[in-house]
Amino acid sequence: MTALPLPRSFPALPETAAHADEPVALLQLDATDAIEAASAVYREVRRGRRVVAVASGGGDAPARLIEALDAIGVAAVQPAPGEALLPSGVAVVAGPDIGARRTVAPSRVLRVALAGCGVVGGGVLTRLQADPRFEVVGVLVRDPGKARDVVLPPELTLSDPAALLAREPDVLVEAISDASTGLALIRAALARGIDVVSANKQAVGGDLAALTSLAETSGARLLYSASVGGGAPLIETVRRARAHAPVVRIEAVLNGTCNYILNRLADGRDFDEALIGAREAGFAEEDPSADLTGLDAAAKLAILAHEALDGGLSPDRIARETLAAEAVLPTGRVRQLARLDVRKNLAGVAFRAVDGDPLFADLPDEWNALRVTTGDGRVFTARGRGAGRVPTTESVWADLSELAG
Ligand SMILES: NC(=O)c1ccc[n+]([C@@H]2O[C@H](COP(=O)([O-])OP(=O)(O)OC[C@H]3O[C@@H](n4cnc5c(N)ncnc54)[C@H](O)[C@@H]3O)[C@@H](O)[C@H]2O)c1
Ligand SMILES: N[C@@H](CCO)C(=O)O
Repeated sequence: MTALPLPRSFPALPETAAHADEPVALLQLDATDAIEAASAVYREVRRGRRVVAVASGGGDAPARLIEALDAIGVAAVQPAPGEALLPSGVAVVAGPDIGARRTVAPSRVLRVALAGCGVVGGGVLTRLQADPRFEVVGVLVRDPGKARDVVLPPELTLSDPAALLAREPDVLVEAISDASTGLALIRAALARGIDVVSANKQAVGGDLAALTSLAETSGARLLYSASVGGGAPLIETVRRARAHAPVVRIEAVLNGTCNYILNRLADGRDFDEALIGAREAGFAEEDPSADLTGLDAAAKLAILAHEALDGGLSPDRIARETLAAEAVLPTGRVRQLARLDVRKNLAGVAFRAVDGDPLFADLPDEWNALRVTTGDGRVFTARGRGAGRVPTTESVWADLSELAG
């Protein structure tokens, strides 16, 4: 395994090519609750659908929905009257008032154990507390006395992983910053037949084949969409590509922190100031060296490789380069690119110039992007916000909604 060269030429605008035969979902949404309406759109987008959303809830409903989608990282447009709806990924149009929604009591309430209450876990807790389909039975944190930006009831607060699972949840949501504790919890939950939703790529990416097999044995479900790409549906895009034809190549920007820093360096900003910005925004890992040394991207690439091939690509076999204040970077628009070339048996995370690449060159802030090529030459792409509370919570939420049925 070694770091990889980039191809010398880039496919022209693969995003539009990939859209041509994607199915279309037509949604009628009450955008009074723009976050819930955006969730409905997001779930369709991650299934690979183009969406036409008819938004009711006042004249500004389309604008509110588009804003909520932007916070997740889903680009949406409001076409002018007479303009075509379908060429773009998500089109939002104003709809008539559909009246107040009837609240239907859920047929089953899922008991959720939440591990971690930081950037990701805190976002998920707030959504859980507001949704009658779920009951939070416990929240695991390292330091119960720590001040938080979300309301964490004392009777739910635990610091012992065994005590969390003793509360007999139906689902474990694992969003902690410690790989070994996270992995042990996931294993223990799956072994007991408890479904798991994890955002923890270091826990999931170490040996995903073993976790998948454990889940199959116990009949539990293991979902981990947020572990790669934050809110960008990267795992789902690889699965779609693989369902089409064998995957031969993956190229991706998988770390929001590095992308954010590289964009700021390109604007002439100071490295340390950019890193502080990424930490304050909730993009960086608790120990940001995982972002800067490529460990984070390598774990994510290993997960994508599992999705593409089932093959065991261990993160520690992936060549990596480090971003630092003194790092010598290529000239031009630079990205931290993760790349897997199946035919050449190569995998690496390296800094490469991507000028002229329509997928990667203009990738803003913490955004991630993915290009998957299949054996017949078809290209599948995805972009979205790769880190931060709102997009990552949305991704966990979509997994939880799948479990809730
Ligand atoms: N922040 C993001 O944008 C983002 C996006 C996708 C995935 N993730 C992943 O989600 C996980 C959580 O990230 P975060 O940004 O919320 O981190 P965070 O540092 O904000 O929060 C981490 C939480 O984990 C808990 N924790 C850590 N070690 C623990 C232990 N040994 N026992 C019990 N609790 C423990 C802490 O108390 C805290 O509540 C990480 O695995 C991260 O890689 C983060
Ligand atoms: N630290 C990670 C969080 C999202 O996985 C990043 O910056 O991409």
